[in-house]
Amino acid sequence: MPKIAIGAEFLKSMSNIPKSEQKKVREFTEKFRKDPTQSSINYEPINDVKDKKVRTVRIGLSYRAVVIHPPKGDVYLLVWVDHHDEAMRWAKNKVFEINSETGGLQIIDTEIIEKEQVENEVVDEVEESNKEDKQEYLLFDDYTDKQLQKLGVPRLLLPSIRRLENEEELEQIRKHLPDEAYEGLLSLAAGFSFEEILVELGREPDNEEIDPDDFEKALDNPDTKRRFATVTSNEDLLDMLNAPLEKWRVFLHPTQEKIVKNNNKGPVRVLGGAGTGKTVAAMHRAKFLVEEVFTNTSDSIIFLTFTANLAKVIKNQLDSIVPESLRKRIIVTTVHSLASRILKRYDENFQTVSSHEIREQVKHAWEIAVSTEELGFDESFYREEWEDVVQRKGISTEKEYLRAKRIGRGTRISRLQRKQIWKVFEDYRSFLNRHNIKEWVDIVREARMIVEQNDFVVPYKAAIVDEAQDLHQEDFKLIRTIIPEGPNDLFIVGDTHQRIYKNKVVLSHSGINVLGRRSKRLKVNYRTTEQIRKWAVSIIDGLSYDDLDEGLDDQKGYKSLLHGLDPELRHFNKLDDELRFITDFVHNAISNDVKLSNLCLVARSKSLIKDVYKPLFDELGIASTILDPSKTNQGEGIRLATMHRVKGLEFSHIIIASVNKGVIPPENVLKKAADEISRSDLLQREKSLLYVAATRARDYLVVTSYGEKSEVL
Ligand SMILES: Nc1ncnc2c1ncn2[C@@H]1O[C@H](COP(=O)(O)OP(=O)(O)OP(=O)(O)O)[C@@H](O)[C@H]1O
Repeated sequence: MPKIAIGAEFLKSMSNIPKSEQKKVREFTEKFRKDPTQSSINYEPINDVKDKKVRTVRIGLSYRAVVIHPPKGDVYLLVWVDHHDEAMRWAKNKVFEINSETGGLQIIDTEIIEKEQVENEVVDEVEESNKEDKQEYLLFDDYTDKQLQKLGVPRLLLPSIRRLENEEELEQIRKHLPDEAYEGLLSLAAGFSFEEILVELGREPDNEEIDPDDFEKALDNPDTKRRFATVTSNEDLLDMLNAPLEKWRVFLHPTQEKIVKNNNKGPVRVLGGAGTGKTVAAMHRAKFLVEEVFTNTSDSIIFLTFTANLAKVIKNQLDSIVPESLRKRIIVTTVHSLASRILKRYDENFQTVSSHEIREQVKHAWEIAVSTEELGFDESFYREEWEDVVQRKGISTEKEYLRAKRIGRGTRISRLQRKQIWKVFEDYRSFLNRHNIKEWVDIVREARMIVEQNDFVVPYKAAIVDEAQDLHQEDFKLIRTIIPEGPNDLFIVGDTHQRIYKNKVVLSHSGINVLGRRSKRLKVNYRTTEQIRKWAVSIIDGLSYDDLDEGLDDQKGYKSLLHGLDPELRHFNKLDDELRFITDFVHNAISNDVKLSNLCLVARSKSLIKDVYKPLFDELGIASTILDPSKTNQGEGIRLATMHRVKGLEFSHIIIASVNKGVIPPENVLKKAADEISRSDLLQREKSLLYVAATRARDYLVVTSYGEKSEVL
């Protein structure tokens, strides 16, 4: 059977033609997949094309698909579809070539070469008469052609790259470059060494001999897989055609591909800044595991998140990439609901601190417990001590507490004070026990104990964990217990820059040992423009972030391949002025045909959303909807959400409003911080919160404040 591959550009071009024609393309593609050699498919060469491999085939009366059928190997590539004249125009200057250094199949737009030739003839004449003005040093002078090709530069574009003087010029020809070439050159221009970039791109310094005519082999190359997918079944094909613009479903970055498809001896940790495709990699990993590793029909794996919102998003997205027969073997849930399910088998009636009523009771219990003490610490000190020392370390006796290390706590206490403090904790614990109320940490710990005592057999072969930065040490202990160490056991993704809850973990303390080679990083931002990414990173600049273990993480080498406008930062004297600005911004977006559901206004608190911004849009008669965690379909209108709620989501336009002093961090929370260390931890979390909110924007970011600006800005 001939091999059929579909290009990302084919899918994109298909989505741009009328619906009635798309239907015909679909029918043609199915026929093509069955047998591209059947006599009813007529391949016509085009006169006057750069690449003699290019053919077109008729679809209906006026549309044409562009097909490549190389002389060697039995391969057919669908590369573009369009109205006859447009298809001819598109194909005229394209060359389809295997890069002799990377082995990746590239589509090269030679139009730029011709344009440059004409321009250069003029420039050469001017330069000849003006020799001393010529820039002596060009951007890539230090590298050989072979090195540039090894980074992904197509042979034909070498002269264009050689002429570049600075990064702005690189940016200008960006659209003519294959992604891998742009990525490599951007890193070179940013000062990374050639060798560092090869490691980053996962390329061997010396590759095996590459046959520039072997297109069949080239289809297996990771660079090719960024833009071509081999079709293996009709189901596969229909999946691609049904969501042609969702590239992530089919085309992975080589780093993602490598992480997803690797066979690992033990746990893997994947770090990466916002928008670098961690969740996409995690979902493809789940698919890979059920498809190729745990293939028994009784094998299942569990995909764990911190928030229920994200679990919902992942469930839907997995439905679209995993065939139905395999999909049921991937269970998606939160760590909390997994733990509570285990515990409920033994105790049906416990309550959690999630309802307002219980929260009030717990608050009251703390007040009572603390009121009996006379050490002079306020309530927030006890609560922090409870969360950061007792609950984090799973301490249950006075003896353990007396011995516990209190690393990171700002207030020193004596042994005697510890004894007195423990009495408060005992009172609080006995209140919880009397009412059968459990904190989430307790639920997770007790669930683990049940599993440890072999009272509950967990049926999962492997776990995938997203939002790892927000999970508690106890959560990881439970995960380790339900999935014992073994090949392909755990796949953990997270970004500590996005840690917005207090749960700092060290994986090895939960028995999860990620050795050096099983620690991976994703660095290419697929979501936001470079301008938005840079601004968001500037918010957290200078702060220290861990790597979920005992090392540190940083934002070195991260980049976005998308470019756009700088974020707009606006400060006003009064709320009214801010509201007027937001109104104009939204009206402007509407008049530019931006769909309301692509706009999201984010603020720090629920009350700002409910009492200030929702009424604003109601008054203006513009539909708006407060994002509801319990609903999958949020209806029409501008999205309104808190900073916590937008985690994991994305929108084309984001407005972050009321970034004022006293609002972020909230004044009442800041006041309660027990000491300087808690205050600075809180500030770091609030900065992360702004980082999370800002990196939800794909194209436009607006940040407004009034009165006095927040210190996080
Ligand atoms: N290989 C890919 N091709 C095209 N788009 C991709 C690819 N990988 C990820 N994306 C897109 O990039 C965006 C961010 O991806 P994803 O949500 O997986 O990133 P993340 O690292 O989990 O983000 P965050 O931590 O900020 O929530 C999404 O729109 C996703 O569809």
